[in-house]
Amino acid sequence: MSPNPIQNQLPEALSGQVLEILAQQIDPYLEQNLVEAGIVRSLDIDGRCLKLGLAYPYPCQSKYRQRVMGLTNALAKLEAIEEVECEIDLQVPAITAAGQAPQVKGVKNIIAVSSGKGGVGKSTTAINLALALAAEGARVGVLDADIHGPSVPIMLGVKEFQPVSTDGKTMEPAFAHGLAAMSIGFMVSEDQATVWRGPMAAGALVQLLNETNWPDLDYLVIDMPPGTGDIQLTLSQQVPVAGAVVVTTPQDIATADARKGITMFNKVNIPVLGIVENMSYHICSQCGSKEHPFGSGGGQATAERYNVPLLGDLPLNVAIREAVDSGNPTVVADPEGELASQYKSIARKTAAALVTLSEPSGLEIEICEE
Ligand SMILES: Nc1ncnc2c1ncn2[C@@H]1O[C@H](COP(=O)(O)OP(=O)(O)OP(=O)(O)O)[C@@H](O)[C@H]1O
Repeated sequence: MSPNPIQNQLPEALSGQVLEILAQQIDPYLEQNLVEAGIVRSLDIDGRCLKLGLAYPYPCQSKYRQRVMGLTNALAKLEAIEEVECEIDLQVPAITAAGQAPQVKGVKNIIAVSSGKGGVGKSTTAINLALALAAEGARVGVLDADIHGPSVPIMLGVKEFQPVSTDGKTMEPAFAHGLAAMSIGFMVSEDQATVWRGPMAAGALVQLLNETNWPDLDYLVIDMPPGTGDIQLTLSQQVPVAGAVVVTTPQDIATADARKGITMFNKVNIPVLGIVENMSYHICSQCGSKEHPFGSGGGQATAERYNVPLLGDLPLNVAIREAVDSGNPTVVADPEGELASQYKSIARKTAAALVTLSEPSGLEIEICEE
């Protein structure tokens, strides 16, 4: 990604000093300095007040304060500067998906959340990831494509929602907790949907995606059906997915399934942004110690083996279940809590991983079929 030009109104000598300091500030998620990452957009001075314009390519609102303080401390070392006035914007780039599937109107980036098997907490993670991206400042939608158990209507508290069409062509999504949401569960009963075979189910889901009147979105999170069968493969080919997040639990059997998930995405050239290990540990309510009832290290080992990041590990915690099952997921139920902070960290890592995907690696990879 070539950095955006900086609107620089500083006198030359001061400009050199300021840019040198900014070039020493490393963004922890992009692992680049603020100048080369294109985050610094404008520089000006009014008396001894430096006016700094930043634009982040991934949502990280909860970190703004800390970052501005760090920058102010670093820049205040310069004699010419007494204070720093910082304006921060979020400008999420649209990452071009690898396949042939046409882009979805209004949607910049599609993130697929998948799991090799059911019951690992994929939907819970997808919803909280979407809410965490929104809490960090992004415009976010959710498509519930989990044909075997659409849970988004319950998880967002919009079980009774019935989509209507105002133009006779597209359907209006539901809006809940700041997210735009569409679910296969709004359209058909569970019994109807579960008998659909692969291509038919995938076709219905693609139609649902394209015939929803999404508002302008930075991210659309798709809660994929669990597993790596026909539906998942067809969906991955027919939807312009920019990147995938694979959810697993620590048990061997779940991580083996997660590996199948990664292999499937590799096959259809969808980059895996990382792994989330759910129900990774349990904090003992008596003594506060961290216990690993399902073993430990499975997500990490899978991440290392496939050279993808471990985006985070979440505890087995009754508060997560109660919140999501009551239509008020953790990130909105307790926005300042430790669990919400973990989901936000996963959201920042996921979104930043998408940004780094768009940068040329400098490596040319040739794939030979032998
Ligand atoms: N970290 C967690 N701690 C406690 N309960 C959790 C956690 N994650 C998910 N759950 C609970 O586990 C159950 C299954 O979660 P969820 O529906 O998200 O799984 P899933 O992988 O999407 O399943 P499926 O794909 O079969 O629909 C839900 O009741 C949910 O509230």
